[in-house]
Amino acid sequence: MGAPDEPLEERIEQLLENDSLRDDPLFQPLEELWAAHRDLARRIERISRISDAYQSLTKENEKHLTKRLDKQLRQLSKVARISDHYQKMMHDLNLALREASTHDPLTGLGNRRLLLERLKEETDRSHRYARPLSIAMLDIDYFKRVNDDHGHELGDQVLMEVSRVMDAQIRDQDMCGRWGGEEFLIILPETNISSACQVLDRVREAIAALRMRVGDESITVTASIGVASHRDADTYSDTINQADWALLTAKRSGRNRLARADEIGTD
Ligand SMILES: Nc1nc2c(ncn2[C@@H]2O[C@H](COP(=O)(O)OP(=O)(O)OP(=O)(O)O)[C@@H](O)[C@H]2O)c(=O)[nH]1
Repeated sequence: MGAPDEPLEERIEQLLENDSLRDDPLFQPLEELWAAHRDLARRIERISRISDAYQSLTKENEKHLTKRLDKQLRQLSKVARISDHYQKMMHDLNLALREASTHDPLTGLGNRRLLLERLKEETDRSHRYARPLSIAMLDIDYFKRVNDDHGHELGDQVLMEVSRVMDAQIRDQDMCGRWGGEEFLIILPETNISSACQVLDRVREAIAALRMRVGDESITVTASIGVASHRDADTYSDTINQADWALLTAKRSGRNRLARADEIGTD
């Protein structure tokens, strides 16, 4: 028989191994109790193994899910970055398209489309608030000769220089643009015809003072200008026609001059 300080399980096993105790009436129930205890212990052990396995599986799943979530988040932020990049590209492209469709590539000035937009705005404003508005047409004199004598490239350079000078001479609220070929339109809002004449004479003089180098020589050009004051009953096309008519008069009177539509009549 086991000593009382030995673990209970060992003491019971020793009892059950002792054949001389078999006839004891407690032997049989003890053996059954022991078998039931062993069976219960095995079951508990199996359940705790399953529980451990389940726990580690859950942990594994959690890890896997976190990894997948992290990956998806990284992909999402990459997609967001690409989308931001494309949005910026689209914005820049739209700006470039707007610039290309409204500006003359040679001179950088607004083209006929931009001039027409501004003409509509300014004539509307002039009608609504009864404000003065002057419109001028400027044409480089004998420009065909510049091209013929010095080549198209120098002709282009003259167009660029004249544009630069013209743009520098007018005020911030004014606008000059390329109407076509060697013809330019100048819009002067809030300006009556006599004030417009002062600005335009300055432009004409600045163009005549330009010197463009051709080899060792330099050439000069002049411009003729026709100006008209916008009238309430007219459309901007009417005013442009009057400025055009005045321009023709300036050309016919010898060029390098400014003519006012109100001083020559339109018939
Ligand atoms: N270099 C260059 N020439 C241009 C351009 N656009 C138009 N021209 C030229 O401008 C010239 C205009 O000539 P014309 O209309 O006969 O008039 P002009 O010689 O200026 O004579 P006036 O206007 O009567 O003083 C033509 O030779 C066109 O080829 C351009 O973008 N570059």
